[in-house]
Amino acid sequence: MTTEPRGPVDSSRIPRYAGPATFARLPRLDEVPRADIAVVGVPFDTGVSYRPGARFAPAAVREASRLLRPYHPALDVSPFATVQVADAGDIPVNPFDINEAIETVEHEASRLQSDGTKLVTIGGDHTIALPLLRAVAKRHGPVAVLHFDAHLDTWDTYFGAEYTHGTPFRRAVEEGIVDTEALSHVGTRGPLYGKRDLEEDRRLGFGIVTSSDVLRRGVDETVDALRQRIGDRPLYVSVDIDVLDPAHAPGTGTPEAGGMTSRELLEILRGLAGLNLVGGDVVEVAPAYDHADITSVAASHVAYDLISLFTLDSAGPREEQT
Ligand SMILES: N=C(N)NCCCC(=O)O
Ligand SMILES: [Zn+2]
Ligand SMILES: [Zn+2]
Repeated sequence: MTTEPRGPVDSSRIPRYAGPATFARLPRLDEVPRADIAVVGVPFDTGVSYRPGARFAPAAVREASRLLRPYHPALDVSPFATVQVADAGDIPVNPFDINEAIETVEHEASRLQSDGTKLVTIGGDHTIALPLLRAVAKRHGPVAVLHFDAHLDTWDTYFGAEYTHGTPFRRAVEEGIVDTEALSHVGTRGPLYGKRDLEEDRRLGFGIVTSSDVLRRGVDETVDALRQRIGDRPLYVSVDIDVLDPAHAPGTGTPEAGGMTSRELLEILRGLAGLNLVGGDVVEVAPAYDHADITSVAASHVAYDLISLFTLDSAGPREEQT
């Protein structure tokens, strides 16, 4: 970039609760010449099997993101001063036609990425990971996937429907858009339909670090194992906020007891510094079930960490920054 990036509204001059919400009070995409990183919302929940409401997540996460500050001490980076980050608004998806909605997400995500902009998507239910993966695979080929979730999301169909929030990763394997040597779930737990769910998941190529594994092994060992599996492949990170314990994320559609803390999740994300990240999402926030914005705040921090990881990638290794 020749000119300085345009940063967020300065919260020491204009109270952070004033004015319309963009993510982290960043400029809108139409206010900057181009963005290195764009945050885009997908207000969609037509794919859910239980509680609806994730269509309201993009607005809630933007509201919760007003408190984010410009310097990330754990990663030693000021993302908004280093690269141009902007809010691309919401993708207008059809709530009555899931197939059309999936096409719209794929098309709009491809368009937004066409000049190399990296996307952090604030969802929406987990169905949208499929069109988002299609869009990154078009640019990068089959990608490694790090999938944080209480659930496998590799089931086959629900009520005969192929496109739901419980099935995106099976469809992605079938479509050949993910690298089956480097697929990992992190944080899974809770009852399944049967042992076969796990057998089929393994057959599709997924490795599993359960929520209990994270507890027993700790963050560092978890990060080491994940980094080894990913290597230098292009990596997509999909964060279903229900990976967190309901105490840390009550506002979600399919909550499961026994989950990770938000501290563990953020620490694992920070452990990904230096990997070849090409896209990320945070999905399944259902604000109507939230209390005191606990879930939206957690999701806003996840998005901020993803942006910071992208920034490190675009700006070179951490040690080389001043
Ligand atoms: N992707 C999420 N959050 N949940 C999938 C749960 C699917 C089920 O109802 O069995
Ligand atoms: Zn999920
Ligand atoms: Zn889930």
